[in-house]
Amino acid sequence: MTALLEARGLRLAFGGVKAADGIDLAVMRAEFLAIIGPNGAGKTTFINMVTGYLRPQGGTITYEGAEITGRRPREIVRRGIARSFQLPQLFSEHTVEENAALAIAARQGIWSPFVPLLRPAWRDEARELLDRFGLLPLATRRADALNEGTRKLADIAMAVALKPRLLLMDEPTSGVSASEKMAVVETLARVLREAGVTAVFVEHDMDVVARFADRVAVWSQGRIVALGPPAQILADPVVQREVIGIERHA
Ligand SMILES: Nc1ncnc2c1ncn2[C@@H]1O[C@H](COP(=O)(O)OP(=O)(O)OP(=O)(O)O)[C@@H](O)[C@H]1O
Repeated sequence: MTALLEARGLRLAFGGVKAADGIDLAVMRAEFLAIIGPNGAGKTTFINMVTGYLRPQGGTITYEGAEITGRRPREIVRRGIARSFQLPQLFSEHTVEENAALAIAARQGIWSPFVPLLRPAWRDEARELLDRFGLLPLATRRADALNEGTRKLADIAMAVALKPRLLLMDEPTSGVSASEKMAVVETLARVLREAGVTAVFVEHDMDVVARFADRVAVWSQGRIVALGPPAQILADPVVQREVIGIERHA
C-alpha cells in the first residue's frame, strides 16, 4: 500500500488552544482509518484542514503526491477528496433523489440548488447511486422525512456522488440509534469498498471502530498519541483509561 494522503507537522491554534500541535499522519490507499479521541482533541480540525475549510498555520498536506495545503474546498473536491459533516447537509425540502442529483450537478461544476433538478442523466445516475446505498425505495421521499440512519446514508451518498478517492466523515454514526448503527455502517463500508474509496472517519462508538477500521489514530490535545490496528489500540490501557473511559462518560 502507498500513502494517498500525507500530513506533516500540521499546526493550528485558536488563541491559546492548540487544536493541531504537530500532526503527522499517512493515510494508505484503500484503508479505513478511524480517528478517536475525547471532545475538543482536534479531530474535526484535522478534517477541516484536509478539506480546505481551515488553513493550517504550519505543516503540509500532500494528496496523490501533490501539495494541497491551504487550497480552497472546491479545488480539493475537484482533486478527489470529499467529506461528510457531523450533521447531514441535505436540502430538507427536496427529495432524496433530488439531493443526489444536486450533488451530481455539483460534481459537474453546477452548485446552485435552483438549477432544473432532474435532468434525465442526473436522475439516472442519482437512482443508480441510491440503489448502491439501498435507498432507492426512498428516492421520492423528502429528506426531512427520513429517519436518522437513512438521513446519514443519504448524506454520505451525496459525498460519494462527487466520486472521491478519499472520503472524510465526521461521526457518520452520531445520532443513529444503536439498533440501526451497524447496518448503516455495513452499507457504507460495502459501497466504499466496492468503489475503492479510502475512508477516514471520526467515530465515538468503539464497536464500530473495532469492526470497520483497518487502523485507529488516537487524538489528544491536538496530537496523535497512538496509531495502529484496532485490536492493539483498543486494548491499550492508556487509551482505555484516557480516551474510551472519557467517551463513555461524555
Ligand atoms: N473555529 C474555531 N474557533 C475557535 N476555537 C475552535 C474553532 N474550531 C475548533 N476550536 C477549538 O479547537 C479545539 C479542537 O476542536 P475540534 O472541534 O477539532 O475537536 P474535536 O476533537 O473534533 O471535538 P468533538 O469530538 O467535540 O467534535 C477545541 O478546543 C475547540 O473549541
